[in-house]
Amino acid sequence: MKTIENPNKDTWSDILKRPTQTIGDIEATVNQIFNEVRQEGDKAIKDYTLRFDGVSLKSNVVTPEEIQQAIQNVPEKLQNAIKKAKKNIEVFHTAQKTSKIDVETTNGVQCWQEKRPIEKVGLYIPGGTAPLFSTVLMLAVPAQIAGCKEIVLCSPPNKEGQLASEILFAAQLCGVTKIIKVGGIQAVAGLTFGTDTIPQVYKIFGPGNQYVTVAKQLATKFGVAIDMPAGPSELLVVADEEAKASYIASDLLSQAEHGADSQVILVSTSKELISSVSEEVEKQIKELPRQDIAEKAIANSKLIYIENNELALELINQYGPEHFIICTKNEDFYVNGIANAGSVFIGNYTPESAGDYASGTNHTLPTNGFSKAYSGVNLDSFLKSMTFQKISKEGLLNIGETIELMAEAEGLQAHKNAVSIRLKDLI
Ligand SMILES: NC(=O)c1ccc[n+]([C@@H]2O[C@H](COP(=O)([O-])OP(=O)(O)OC[C@H]3O[C@@H](n4cnc5c(N)ncnc54)[C@H](O)[C@@H]3O)[C@@H](O)[C@H]2O)c1
Ligand SMILES: N[C@H](CO)Cc1c[nH]c[nH+]1
Ligand SMILES: [Zn+2]
Repeated sequence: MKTIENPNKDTWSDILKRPTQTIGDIEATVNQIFNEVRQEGDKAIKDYTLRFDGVSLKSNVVTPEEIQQAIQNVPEKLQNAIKKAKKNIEVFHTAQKTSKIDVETTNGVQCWQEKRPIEKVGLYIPGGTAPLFSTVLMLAVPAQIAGCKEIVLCSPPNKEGQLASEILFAAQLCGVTKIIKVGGIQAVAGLTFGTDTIPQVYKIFGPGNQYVTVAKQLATKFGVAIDMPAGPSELLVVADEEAKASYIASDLLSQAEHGADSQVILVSTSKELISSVSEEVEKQIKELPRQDIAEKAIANSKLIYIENNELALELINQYGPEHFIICTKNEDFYVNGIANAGSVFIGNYTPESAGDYASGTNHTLPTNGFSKAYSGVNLDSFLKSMTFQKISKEGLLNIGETIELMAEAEGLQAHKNAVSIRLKDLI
């Protein structure tokens, strides 16, 4: 891994660049696929599934028989692990429910806010290099708690034209209403425009590679909402001499194995730790089945020595990692100071993969610096806040003149009239 020592601030943005392509690089492909899916519907979906996933499907809708078979295929031990993870995710996301806010802003003027589920949601489950069935739990569990009516799941088929049994098992466990075998840009297009087999939805959720992420961002032009840009995985670890090099290396590799365009970074105030982590990465990577992928990601990754914690924190906040691990003596300094991160993991016994699977937090998180402005998926992502108001006669007498004066000043006579016509009856 590349080591950088005390980089000058002018060089930070260069050092912290992500290895992914930009919207500009992928936009033309997205536009073409969107146009074709919009015009030709399922025919275009079928053609692109053949082109990108190498399989020609008679039907892309998962049948009840396929789901039953999938349940048989998943070993009991794994079924129980999935159920245990689901329970923790449920507990954490149920706790995110908020109560109705109800206030009288002026005598006779009652205002309240309540949340309502988004009725139709689309969940994207990555499946290009590994079928991420854990993502089904991360998206379908909060969708179900929120009360979404139509929960459509899309994921790319394998070469046999199937979805992994674990994806189907998790989907039926969490109340998904329709499952479609389609991935990549074409899946996002299907959910945005709707086809004969893919329902059009109001909001698209889920992580994916850079093609999926850019497609989601561009889909918003057509009126569909998205959770956030959740692209290639990232991890930044801050650690000092107290940290254990083998643990840190294992965490870095856990995110490096996601994809060649993943990025992992170690920031440390200890040169000794940096060199031990580097050695450990070399050692551990050789044992990984996905060594090839991890090696490519490691080539994009950095070990950064910074001599003081204040500067290190500034650099971390400039980067805004998706995942942030803190393994330092003074963990409170980083816990309190972190302004931009998707999810934070604290201490030697909190591997990032705990959040990926089973601690209860959500693993669908903003990448590419979007943690500066976006939250990761949570219960509220599946809800809309609606406001209500009820004004009594007394209330209108109390605020009527205020409205009239403001409407008149904005030059909107009809707005004023809607109050005046009522006030006349009351005075
Ligand atoms: N940020 C998060 O919350 C989060 C969570 C989990 C996974 N991830 C990321 O999700 C990604 C999963 O990627 P994946 O590739 O394994 O699965 P994927 O399902 O995201 O993408 C596979 C699809 O990409 C499309 N595709 C591939 N090459 C293409 C090309 N050249 N042009 C157009 N389309 C193309 C194909 O349609 C294919 O079906 C990884 O990058 C991982 O890091 C992120
Ligand atoms: N680390 C990924 C989020 O960036 C989520 C995931 C799913 N499975 C394993 N990991
Ligand atoms: Zn992961």
